[in-house]
Amino acid sequence: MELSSKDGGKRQKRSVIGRIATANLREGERYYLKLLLNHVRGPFSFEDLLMVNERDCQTFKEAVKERGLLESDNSISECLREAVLFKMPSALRNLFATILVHCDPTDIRKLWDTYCEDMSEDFRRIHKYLSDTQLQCTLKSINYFLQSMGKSAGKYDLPKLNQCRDENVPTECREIIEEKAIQVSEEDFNAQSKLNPEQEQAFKIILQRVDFGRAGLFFVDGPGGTGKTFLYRALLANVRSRSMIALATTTSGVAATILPGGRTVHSRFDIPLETSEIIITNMSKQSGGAKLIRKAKLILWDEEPMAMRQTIKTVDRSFGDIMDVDEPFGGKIMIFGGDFRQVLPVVPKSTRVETVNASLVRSYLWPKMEKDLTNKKYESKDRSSIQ
Ligand SMILES: Nc1ncnc2c1ncn2[C@@H]1O[C@H](COP(=O)(O)OP(=O)(O)OP(=O)(O)O)[C@@H](O)[C@H]1O
Repeated sequence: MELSSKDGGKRQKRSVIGRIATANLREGERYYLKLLLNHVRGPFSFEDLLMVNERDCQTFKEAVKERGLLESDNSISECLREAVLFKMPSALRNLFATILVHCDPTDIRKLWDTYCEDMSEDFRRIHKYLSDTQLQCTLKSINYFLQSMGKSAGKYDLPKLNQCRDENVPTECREIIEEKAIQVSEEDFNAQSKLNPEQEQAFKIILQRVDFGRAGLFFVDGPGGTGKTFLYRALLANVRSRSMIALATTTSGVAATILPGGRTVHSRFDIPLETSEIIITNMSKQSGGAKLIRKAKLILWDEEPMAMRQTIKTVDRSFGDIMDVDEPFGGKIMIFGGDFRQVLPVVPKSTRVETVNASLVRSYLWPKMEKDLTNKKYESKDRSSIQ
């Protein structure tokens, strides 16, 4: 059928130029070719595109540069130049790392050469006459920021990073430093001595696993107001006060504010919003988040019944990958908690059965969880029963 135009006449047939496929900057020459095609009018051949100001460029990237089309690098440079005026060198290095990861600058070495001096100002003061140490400290510090974003300096066109031992450069990633900096309040620390018999029993069983370094999957169940949060706080305080890492996560943001150092699972484990059978979290094995998980002695997930079964599976699969251990959650000690009587996962327009099917109780992980902690026997460190 021939469509007619608004004035009722027949539509004129014209030659149509097809849509140009998109190209990402990481695709290299293909991206620059696309950039040229978008800007150069009426080229007859690839050679036409490579010819700029009567100069025969060897690559499309060179031609793009020659035509001054690399606007983004100019704006990145502008951004760093502005930041130099008011940012401390460490913040500048953080910004530089963020730009490398998220802005895909084309000429990284040029950016480095331009701002290296500003980024190393603090190290130049500390290591006055040791130019190589200044350079290595700056690179190491940038690498530290890159690592927390799952990248490393070796992947970029930067000077080679050698071993550099300097107390002014953090050796651990940001996530671990932040977690270790969480203060244990006196109230939480004293909660250990106020636990009721059920809480105390669960407390001992979980800590026993921590001390033995054995895997554990626990579910702390109980109606609202029965003291689950009280138990979590005591556990977190105990582990953290012994300079170990205990992660506090929850399904909802509100619950995360109740726990010291609490974060939502989506934020802490970088869980994609759409989870499916094949998806794992967005945490790479080299990221700071993955390092934190490897170091964590105990991971708490409160309000778990609100989470979708698929989300839990995604985290399970991701932990297995990060830990390289073929056990649930990579063999970590996981404490899930919540109350199925309160809120279940939100499944739009679902029936009661569908909602239950989307929850943890229908997961392959549910039977593997230790639930009735109060009826268990607690073993002392020499593994003899004390109850
Ligand atoms: N062993 C205890 N000693 C003193 N107070 C306690 C103890 N256990 C719980 N509480 C207090 O009881 C109240 C309810 O406890 P908590 O908030 O831990 O319950 P919850 O099971 O987490 O509730 P919800 O499921 O609604 O979050 C709190 O004020 C808490 O301080």
